[in-house]
Order: sequence, then C-alpha cells, then structure tokens
Amino acid sequence: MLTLTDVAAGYRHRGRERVIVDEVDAVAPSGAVTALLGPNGAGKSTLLRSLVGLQPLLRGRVTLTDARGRDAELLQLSPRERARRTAVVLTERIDAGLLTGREVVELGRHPYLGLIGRLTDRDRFLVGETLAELQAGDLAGERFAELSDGQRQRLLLARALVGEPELLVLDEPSAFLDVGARVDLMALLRRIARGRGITVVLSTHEVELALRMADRLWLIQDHRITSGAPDTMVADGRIARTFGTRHAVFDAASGTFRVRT
Ligand SMILES: Nc1ncnc2c1ncn2[C@@H]1O[C@H](COP(=O)(O)OP(=O)(O)OP(=O)(O)O)[C@@H](O)[C@H]1O
Repeated sequence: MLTLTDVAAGYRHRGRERVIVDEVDAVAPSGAVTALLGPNGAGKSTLLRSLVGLQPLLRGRVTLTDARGRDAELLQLSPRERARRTAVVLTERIDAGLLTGREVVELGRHPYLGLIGRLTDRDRFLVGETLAELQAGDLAGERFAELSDGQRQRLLLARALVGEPELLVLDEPSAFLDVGARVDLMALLRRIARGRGITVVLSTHEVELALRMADRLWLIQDHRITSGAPDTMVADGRIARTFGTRHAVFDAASGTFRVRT
C-alpha cells in the first residue's frame, strides 16, 4: 500500500518554488489499480515522478507498507533498496540499441545483481516466467528496436515486474496503444495487481476506461487531489466537473462523454 501524507510536488528553480499539486493525502491499496486522472498539465507526471524519487518532492511523506504491515518511507530508502521495491514505466520511448526483448527484460534484475553484474539461474528463471506471464515469450529473441509500440510496452512491463516490486508506477502506459490494446493493458494490470498483491498506480487520459477498470481514482483538479471509488466520483459529479468542457459533457448514467449539441 502506498500512502501520501501532506505531499506537495512541483519544481524549484533558483530558490523559487512552483507548486503543481499541494496538500495531497491519498492512499493506493495493494492488490488494486489506482488511476491518476486530471486535465492536461494538471500535474500527473510531476506527481508520479516525485513519488518515486525521479525528481525532488517539495514536501510531505511517501510511505510504502509491505505485506506484513511494515512501513518504510520510500524516499528515505537507499537508491538500490528503492529500485528493488518499486518499478517505474515512463512514456518516453527508450533507445535500447541492439538489445533483444529478453535482454531488455533482464535489465529489470539489475538492482539484485552482484558486483560483476552476472545473472544467476534464479534471475534467468524469473525473466522466463515474467515473459510467459505477459505472453511475451515470442518477443524474447526479437530486437527491441524493431518491435511495435504495443510489443515494446509489454516488454517494458516485463522489465518492471521481473524485479518483483511492491509498487508499480506507470505514466500514461497506454499512450501509444490502440483502443483494444488499451483495454487489454488495463485488464493485464488488474490481473497483475491482484495476482501479485502489489500496488499499481498509473496516470491516464482514458477517463472512461479508468472508470470501468480501475479500483480507485486519484483526481487532480485545481492543484488538489481527491480520491475515491470510480462510482462515487461519478455519482457526486466530480468527474463531470473536472472533464466537462464547452463541447463535451459527461453522462453519469452511461459513464461516457458525448458531444454537446
Ligand atoms: N521542468 C519543469 N519546470 C517547471 N514546470 C514544469 C516542468 N515540467 C513541467 N512543468 C509544469 O508542470 C505542470 C504539470 O505538468 P505535468 O507534465 O506534470 O502535467 P500532466 O498532468 O502530466 O500533463 P499531460 O496530461 O498534458 O501529460 C505544467 O504546468 C508544466 O508546465
């Protein structure tokens, strides 16, 4: 479980602070998918990057609670320990040079390798198992650079999971996927969250999909976050207020947007 306590995320330039999201108190349960929603520029990437230590957190506490109920302050852990317990999948297209699919996934074992950096039998076993779990075994021998966006996404997810993280954070994982692949990815993430009992937090622009498939929502509006179950947020009008525009109106009954006529 991930708990944010009085978190502020943003940027500091030459001693001046630009707060993007403030006073965040939110929980992402384990065994579940939490979707972070918000309009363009609301601060989804800023918050996710700050939570996992990819940019400095302005204020607050980020607590990871393991399966035995032990708390750890995520950003106080050593980089190696943090890399073992969390995995991050970003939107940027990565340059994997001439690496094969399997070699990309093997990189996910890096936080566990000794000084020589050699994979053990257990590392190889986990790589094989994870590739199978994500139905990506047929991509193992292919050159990563020559694969489609959907196939790469699967391998990047395998790379993230092969480190057996407790927390998986994904920034717009469906950005380059077609509609069928987006639904498949959400279903896969749900299965992984439940099967492994891990905490999955992802940002997305797919509001309708998140309403149907996420267990919990974090919604950014006006620099603050509110959270809750999708049904609750639809029923109390929060989704309509955040995403409705002059031309798009949210229909709570169907959980979809339609063009205002
Ligand atoms: N390096 C930076 N320095 C200062 N401000 C930044 C920096 N990077 C992003 N921002 C600002 O932070 C705000 C939030 O950006 P962010 O990318 O986190 O939003 P987002 O919700 O992920 O947006 P989108 O949905 O468009 O991807 C924006 O106003 C952006 O201009």
